Amino acid sequence: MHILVTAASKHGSAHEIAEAIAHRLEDAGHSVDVVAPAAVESVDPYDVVVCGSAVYILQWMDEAKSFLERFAEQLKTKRVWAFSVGMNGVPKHAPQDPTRIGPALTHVLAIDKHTFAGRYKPSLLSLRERSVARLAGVVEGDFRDWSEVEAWADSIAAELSDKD
Ligand SMILES: Cc1cc2nc3c(=O)[nH]c(=O)nc-3n(C[C@H](O)[C@H](O)[C@H](O)COP(=O)(O)O)c2cc1C
Repeated sequence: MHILVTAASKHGSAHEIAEAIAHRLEDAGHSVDVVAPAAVESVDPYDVVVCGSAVYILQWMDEAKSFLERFAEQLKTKRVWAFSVGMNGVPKHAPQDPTRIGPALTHVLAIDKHTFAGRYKPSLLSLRERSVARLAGVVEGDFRDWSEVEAWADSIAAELSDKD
């Protein structure tokens, strides 16, 4: 199958998760393109779309929301999986729940929507971002669980092989 993996990422952690998903799907025999949401010109070439975003202030990033809006009609005819990357479930953090990402995903009939813990590294951020993150109580660290990412990608591959 030809699969598009596209994720909005400001500081790279969601992008690296997108790449890990893509590698796993390639290992399962699929042809996969990783393209930033703003750079996607058409979803027509793809059978499957895996779209995601880092969560900032309870929202998917604008680039990802705009992707869903631009291709709303075409995505109805595709098999879609969606993922968010945020601080939900990170130890000691009582975060905003990144599954509550506003209306962005409510129009997409994703086969599964998954939330991964992300990374917060203050040295990568502007002073303003660090202030917002401090107010939100975001905990420093890299909480990405690569085995969870691979398992989710494997669940996509399994679903695709069932339907072949
Ligand atoms: C200013 C700021 C606001 C954030 N807001 C949220 C939030 O509302 N919910 C959440 O779960 N995580 C939040 N996070 C955590 C990010 O989603 C997390 O750091 C993510 O891994 C960033 O992805 P990126 O490296 O791809 O940009 C926030 C982080 C920052 C710096």
